[in-house]
Amino acid sequence: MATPSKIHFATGNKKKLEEVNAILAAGAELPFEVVAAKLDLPELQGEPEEISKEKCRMAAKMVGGAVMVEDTSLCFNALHGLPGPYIKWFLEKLGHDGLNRMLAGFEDKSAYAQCIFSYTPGPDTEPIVFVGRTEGRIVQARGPTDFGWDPVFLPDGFNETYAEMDKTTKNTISHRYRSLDKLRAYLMSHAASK
Ligand SMILES: O=c1[nH]c(=O)c2ncn([C@@H]3O[C@H](COP(=O)(O)OP(=O)(O)OP(=O)(O)O)[C@@H](O)[C@H]3O)c2[nH]1
Ligand SMILES: [Mg+2]
Repeated sequence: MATPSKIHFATGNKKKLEEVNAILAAGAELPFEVVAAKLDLPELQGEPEEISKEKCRMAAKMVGGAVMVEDTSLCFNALHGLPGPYIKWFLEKLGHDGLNRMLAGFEDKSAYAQCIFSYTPGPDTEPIVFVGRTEGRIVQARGPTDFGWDPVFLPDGFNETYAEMDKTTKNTISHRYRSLDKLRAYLMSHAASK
């Protein structure tokens, strides 16, 4: 289906919205407008791609139009991908230090940040999923603490954690950038072939 002129980004997270706007603003001009929809959606459980699709279906029903949603996981390799989509609660209950301590018994501190965007042009269409991943490792917290687990994630190839690096750098290598870039390409190509 052709890309509509207005897409709702359903999220309750202000920092995500800021980054999404910055990433989209840094690219070519868009043939569609992204508007924020602050919906109170349940935190579903299951496999990340299924969680994301279901969240997208629910949001599309609520707004009655085109929707994109985003879910972020932080996956520790030593723990076979956990906390994954449950990172929100692990962070809330354990803090940055607790996340480090979860890996105390393991030599392998590697982790990846994963972002999944799901998009649907409307409530009657099956959502499409776009996955982006950034590999790194878990370190003692460094840098500003205004966004989630940014201070404990050191992306591969960098000496600064997500929190320490400037926003422009994070927004060109992040899990969020990588999945949003795929969604943007999809939307642009469908807008062109209208
Ligand atoms: O340091 C961070 N750098 C990031 O780039 C990032 N992206 C998400 N998060 C946090 O990870 C959990 C994901 O849960 P989540 O995807 O369900 O988000 P959310 O519930 O806050 O928003 P939403 O579901 O309404 O969109 C939440 O605790 C988010 O604050 C991040 N932390
Ligand atoms: Mg959420």
